[in-house]
Amino acid sequence: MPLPILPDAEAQCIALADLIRPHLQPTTMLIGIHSGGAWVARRLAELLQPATPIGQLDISFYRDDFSKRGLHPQVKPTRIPLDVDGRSLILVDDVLYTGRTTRAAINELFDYGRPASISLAVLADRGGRELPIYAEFCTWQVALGEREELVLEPGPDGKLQWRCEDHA
Ligand SMILES: O=c1cc[nH]c(=O)[nH]1
Repeated sequence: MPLPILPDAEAQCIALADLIRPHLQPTTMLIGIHSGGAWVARRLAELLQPATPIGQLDISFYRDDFSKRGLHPQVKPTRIPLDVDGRSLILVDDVLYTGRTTRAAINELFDYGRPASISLAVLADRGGRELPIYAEFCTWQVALGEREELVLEPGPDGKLQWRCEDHA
């Protein structure tokens, strides 16, 4: 499969903020999934100026393949700055693929309390779902082969950018 033309990730963050803005309530908390989702959540917070601080999740311990993969050397602390009970949450990730990362994030969030709702915002939906998970806010739908991986990272200028790796 030919590699996709990669969009401007910073422009996508602006488009994602525009999609989220009408749905943002004063108590809504954005929570980024480490690491790409946490970067995107920070950009969204700059753009949306939400009334609440943003959170960050490291879902390493909650993955269903944790026993196979072991602990990633760069586990980051989970920070949920406000009570999640009864609150609307927007989970933020860079790429939605099988849905297993999202499931792990939801499981982790429910260990903190019972949110009123959780929706999902992603820059890219690459298809390939293995679970009934859907991104309400999404800026890019792209079909990729199993061996391809989308990688979001900050460039030398600190701006977010995409790379696509072919693990053939
Ligand atoms: O391509 C992919 C799939 C899952 N997660 C990523 O960051 N990239």
